[in-house]
Amino acid sequence: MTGRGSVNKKRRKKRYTYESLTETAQYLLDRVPYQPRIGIICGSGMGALAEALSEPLIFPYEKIPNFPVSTVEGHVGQLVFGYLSGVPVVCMQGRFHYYEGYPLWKCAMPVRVMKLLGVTHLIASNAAGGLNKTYKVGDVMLVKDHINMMGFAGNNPLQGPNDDRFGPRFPPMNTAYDKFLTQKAKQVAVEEDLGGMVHEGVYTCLGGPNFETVAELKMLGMLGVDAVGMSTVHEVITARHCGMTVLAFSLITNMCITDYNCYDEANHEEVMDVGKMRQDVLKRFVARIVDFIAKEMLTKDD
Ligand SMILES: O=P(O)(O)O[C@@H]1C[C@H](O)[C@@H](CO)O1
Ligand SMILES: Nc1nc2[nH]cnc2c(=O)[nH]1
Repeated sequence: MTGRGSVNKKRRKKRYTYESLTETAQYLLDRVPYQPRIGIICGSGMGALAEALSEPLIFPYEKIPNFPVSTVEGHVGQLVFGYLSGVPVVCMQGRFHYYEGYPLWKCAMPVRVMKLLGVTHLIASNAAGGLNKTYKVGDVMLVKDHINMMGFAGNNPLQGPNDDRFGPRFPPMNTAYDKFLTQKAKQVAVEEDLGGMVHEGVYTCLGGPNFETVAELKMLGMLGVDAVGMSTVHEVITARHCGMTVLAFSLITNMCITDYNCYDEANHEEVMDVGKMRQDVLKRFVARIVDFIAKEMLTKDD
C-alpha cells in the first residue's frame, strides 16, 4: 500500500497514549469553565438525554483532537457539557461501535478522556433486545453484570501495553456495576412510576452489525443473558480499569425472536422509535440518578 492509503492505515492503527488523551482532555478543559464529575453515554435513539442539560456547550466529535466520528443513525456525534440537576456533567450524544470499523480501544477512548476531565461516575445507556421472556418493549433493565462475548475471543479494549496511570494490568470485573447505585436507580424507577417496567439483568455485547439468529439467541439465553446489544461492555471495562463507579441500563427496544415460526425481524428504525418513545421518562430517570450521585456519592470521593 502506498500514498494516502498507507497513511490512513497507520492513523487507524495508531494507539492513543496517555499524552494524546491528555491533549484531548486539555482541549476541552480549555473551553469549558468547570470539570464534569459525571459522564453519561446515550444509547441508540436516546440522544435526547443530552437535551436535558442546561447551559449546554457542544463539541462535534470531528472538531475534538484525536476523537473518532460517529457513523450510525441515531448517534448525533457530539460531546455535550452542561448541568443536570445542577451538577456539571458531560454527555456523549453518540458512541462508537465495533461494527463501525473501530477497534474496541478506540470505541472506549472517550471514557478515558472523561476520566482525564475529572469524571468519577459513569452512567452508560444502551438500546438492547430483550431475551428474558418477562421483559417487554419499553422496559428498562439495570445491568447487574455482563458477559464479555468478544473478550472470550481475545478482543478486549485493554488489550495491548498497559499504562498504569489509567489502571492495573489485570483489573477485577466482578464488581463492575455499582450495587449501591443500581439499588438506588431501582428505587428512583419505582418513585418515577417506572416500577413494573424496571428489571435487573445480565447484558451481553455482540460485534454486530447484524441482529442475531434464532440459534444464537437460544444459546445466549442458556448462558443467562437477559438483554443483547452491541456496546457498553468495552466502555464499562475501560471505566472500571480507571476506577470509575458505573451504572448501566438497557432500554429494551425489541424482543429477541427465538421462535423459528415467527417472521418478524429486528430493525434499527424500531430501536430508535422506542428510544424516542421513552425519552421523557428516561430524562427524568437519569436526572434523578445524577442528583443522587451528587448528594450521596460525590462528596465521599472529594
Ligand atoms: O449504541 P447502542 O448500543 O444503544 O445501539 C444499539 C446497538 C446498535 O448500535 C443499534 C442497533 O439498532 O442499537
Ligand atoms: N445485538 C443486538 N443489539 C440490539 N440493539 C437493539 N436491539 C438489539 C438486538 O436485538 N440485538
